[in-house]
Amino acid sequence: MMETIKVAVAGPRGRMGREAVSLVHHTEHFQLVAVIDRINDGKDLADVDHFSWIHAPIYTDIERCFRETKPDVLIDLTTPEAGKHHTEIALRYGVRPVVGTTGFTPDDIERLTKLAEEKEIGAIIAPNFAVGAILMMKFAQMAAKYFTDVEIIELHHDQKLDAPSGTAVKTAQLISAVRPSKKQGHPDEKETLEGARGATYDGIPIHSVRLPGFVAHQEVIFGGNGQALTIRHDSFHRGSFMSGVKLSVETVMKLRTLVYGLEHIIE
Ligand SMILES: NC(=O)C1=CN([C@@H]2O[C@H](COP(=O)(O)OP(=O)(O)OC[C@H]3O[C@@H](n4cnc5c(N)ncnc54)[C@H](OP(=O)(O)O)[C@@H]3O)[C@@H](O)[C@H]2O)C=CC1
Ligand SMILES: O=C(O)C1=N[C@H](C(=O)O)C[C@H](O)C1
Repeated sequence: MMETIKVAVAGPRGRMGREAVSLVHHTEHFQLVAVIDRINDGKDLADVDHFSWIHAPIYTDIERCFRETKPDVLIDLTTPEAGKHHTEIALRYGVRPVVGTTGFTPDDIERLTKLAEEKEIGAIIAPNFAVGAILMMKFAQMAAKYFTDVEIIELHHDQKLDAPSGTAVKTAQLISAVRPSKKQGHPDEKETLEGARGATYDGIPIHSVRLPGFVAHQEVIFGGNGQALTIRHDSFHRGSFMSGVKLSVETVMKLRTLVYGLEHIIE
């Protein structure tokens, strides 16, 4: 029999948080011990819309939550600011963070990695939990050894706060790890409308589309001599992320360092 893992979820009313609460509730060896929200302090989750059948205390003070409910794992699905704060507090309290929240900078990742190392505690920061997205990133890294010219187009719902997406940044990081740094396009190209060529990460253009009706999608387009290769992934609903969340909660219990990206876990 698997040992029970006590889980707290931050951001339970959000699009992802709702799915994560349901996942924890329905997983036999997970126990939802608390949720961390901006509102409803002291209430039971069952009193909040969408959750009439799931009981857990709601806390707005994360430190009080950790002291009183002692979770093994924190799943964070909030905002970049709240996510960074929650991750740091979790590490300080010996609670293993599983962070889906995006918008962390390389400096944030470095600082949190050091803190996890100092505390000898596992942590996972995963810009994308969908197995198909992890494969897309791995395939893109493979392709970058043969095609040095690449652009990334990420497409998301129009309520997304951060741009570019965490997945697009991670994809660019994986590509830039295997190809020489390069400025793409014509050396004299000029934007006649600012932003026309997108943002760039180590010379890789990233274009962010935000439209109602979309969930989470990305194309990595490589161009070569007389050919193109397009690698595309689509998340049509947020259930696509949940097997990665479950795997992360199980895996983080065995780690003693911070892992940034599920490509290190789904090998
Ligand atoms: N890694 C992955 O696979 C995925 C990652 N994401 C990322 O997850 C994050 C959440 O996305 P999504 O669910 O769509 O966003 P939502 O805006 O739907 O949800 C965010 C929730 O966090 C709450 N919140 C804000 N601040 C705090 C705080 N200090 N304490 C507790 N809760 C807080 C918000 O409450 P309120 O509305 O009242 O402000 C809201 O309910 C984003 O960073 C997104 O990029 C999304 C999908 C997949
Ligand atoms: O905000 C979202 O929705 C998503 N955010 C993550 C990101 O920024 O990459 C993961 C996924 O793309 C959905």
